Amino acid sequence: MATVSRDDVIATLSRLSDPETGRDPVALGWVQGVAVKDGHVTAALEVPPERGPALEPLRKAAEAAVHAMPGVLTATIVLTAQRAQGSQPGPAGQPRQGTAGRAQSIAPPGVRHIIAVASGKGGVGKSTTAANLALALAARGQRVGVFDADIYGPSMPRMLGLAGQRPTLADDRIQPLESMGLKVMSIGFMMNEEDPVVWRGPMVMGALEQMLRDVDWGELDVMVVDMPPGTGDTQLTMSQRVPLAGAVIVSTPQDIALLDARKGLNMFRKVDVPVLGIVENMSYYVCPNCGHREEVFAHGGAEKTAAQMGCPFLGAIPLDIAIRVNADAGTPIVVTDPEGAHARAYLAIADSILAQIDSGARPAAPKIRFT
Ligand SMILES: Nc1ncnc2c1ncn2[C@@H]1O[C@H](COP(=O)(O)OP(=O)(O)OP(=O)(O)O)[C@@H](O)[C@H]1O
Repeated sequence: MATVSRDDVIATLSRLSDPETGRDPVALGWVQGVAVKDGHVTAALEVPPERGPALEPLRKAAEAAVHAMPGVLTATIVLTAQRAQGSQPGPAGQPRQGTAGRAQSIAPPGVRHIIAVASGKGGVGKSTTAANLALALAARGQRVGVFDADIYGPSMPRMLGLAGQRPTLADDRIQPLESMGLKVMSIGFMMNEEDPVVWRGPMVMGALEQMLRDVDWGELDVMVVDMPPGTGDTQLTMSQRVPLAGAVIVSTPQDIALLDARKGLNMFRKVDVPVLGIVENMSYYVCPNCGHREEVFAHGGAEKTAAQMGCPFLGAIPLDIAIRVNADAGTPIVVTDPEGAHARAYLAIADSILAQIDSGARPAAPKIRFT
């Protein structure tokens, strides 16, 4: 099979032209972050913000041209807007503002509350918590969407039983996949789970924007966002460009994980995103044979941290093989054992979150006047 290089991709892109100026996107300095890995090509077109929507045909043409190159298996090209320097966070619940004017929200219009599920470090069970929490919210009668923003390690396709599926287009809009009553979108639907992808800042913003704005999410009460671990470009984009109702921080009880959780929590506070609380995952272990409870990692650290940081403690989820097996098999425990103790723990977390977001500010109801 032919191998493709970065230079080949740039040469292909240079044969396209901007419909307004007739100049090619490479000469215009728009082509950024070209990455080629085992035949998978990703790149960003960093275009002037006011021309963004009008340049969608150019993005599509670029993607088609790269995809047609010998040796290219997949091509993902995203449009990103050049940002003004010195963007400042705005007040909670509002899209943050930039010096060049109001930063445009990239939130889907029909979604009432968007909640980020985040963790300071990887592997603490953030995605497992996000999947079970989404299902618990749905069990409470909410219309729920799951947006997998973990572009570095998307696990929602697997955890929600949708691995290997691809979204379809209807009326030129991407349709989210559906599983267990949830609407689901993930970058994982566009690539193989094992494929490493190198994301540069502008590409992250473009990909998030497309998955939020170009997807037909419809009307939702709550969107649960599975964030990548840590405090990077995704967290920044999501907190500055999406009016988040709040963030849920997942941590294991060990000191080192809690230290990272504090960092994550402080990041959200700095950008005025309310922290809805901390979940302690893998909190303790109950022997399935004798029922003996073992505090494997000095359980209780997250509750203490929550108290110190002045935010709610949402609950403790034990380390249990049934949680792992069901999450990894695409049938989270809230669905497989809805009456069990684990499902009840996730439902209690969902209730606490609903109580917080429902008491939050809502758009004022229209005044009815009788004349
Ligand atoms: N409470 C639990 N009991 C047992 N296993 C769990 C529990 N929570 C998560 N796991 C398992 O731990 C592994 C990591 O979980 P998960 O993928 O949710 O973590 P993550 O924090 O989202 O990781 P990443 O940062 O890689 O996205 C998975 O195999 C999952 O099934």
